[in-house]
Amino acid sequence: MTVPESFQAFLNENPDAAFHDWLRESAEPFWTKATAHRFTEELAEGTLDPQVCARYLVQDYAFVDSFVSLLGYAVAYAPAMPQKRPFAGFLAAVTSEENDYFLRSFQALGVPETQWRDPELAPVTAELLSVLQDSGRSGSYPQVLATLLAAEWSYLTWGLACGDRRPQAFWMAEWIDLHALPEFEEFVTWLRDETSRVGAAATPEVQQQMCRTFRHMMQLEERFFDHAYDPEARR
Ligand SMILES: Cc1ncc(CO)c(N)n1
Repeated sequence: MTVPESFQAFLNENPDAAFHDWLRESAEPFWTKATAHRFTEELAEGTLDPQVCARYLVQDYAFVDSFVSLLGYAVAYAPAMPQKRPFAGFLAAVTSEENDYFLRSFQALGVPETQWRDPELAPVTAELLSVLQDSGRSGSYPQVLATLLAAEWSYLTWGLACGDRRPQAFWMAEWIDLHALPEFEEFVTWLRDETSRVGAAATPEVQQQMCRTFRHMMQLEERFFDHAYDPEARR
């Protein structure tokens, strides 16, 4: 089954669909591979190798740094206060609770400060950072939405798939919590609606660009999890 290349054609086939349905379906097989990855399954089961987790968190701390800047751009580009507010609220959570989680985890996992402060970036991390930076600097609210939605909706999806499984170790349990808490779900649901509102009203060219970015992000999300297991892999 192929997904129509334009949102209009997708709507003709699926009259009740939202814009975000088109984004997600167009991002297969990467969407499914990134939201049902071995990494998140081992996280839920508590069988994740601490070294794999440490490698992942070091790269992800670099991701989160650029991600926070992208949220700053979202605050700037959002048309008015009703949109700026949810972005600002989420920005506050990432720079406080989530940042604390990273620092405590680095300590518990024995990651030296030099490593998390100035990490050697994996190729996939470097690519992710450049997508985030390009989106931020694009001046385009739709483009920022597509990038943020790929990152957050995919994380919510695996977070919810963990159900009530929470391993003993806090560096696993709290990483699940951060992506499954009701506040996070509420933010992502809002972000999805906002992206669909803006996307549905955009020109076909902007819709295509959003779709390409969302798919590229999902491709990188899968590779990002892969990297934690096989740091030498180049693709
Ligand atoms: C790579 C990646 N994507 C998405 C998220 C969720 O913010 C994250 N922490 N890391």
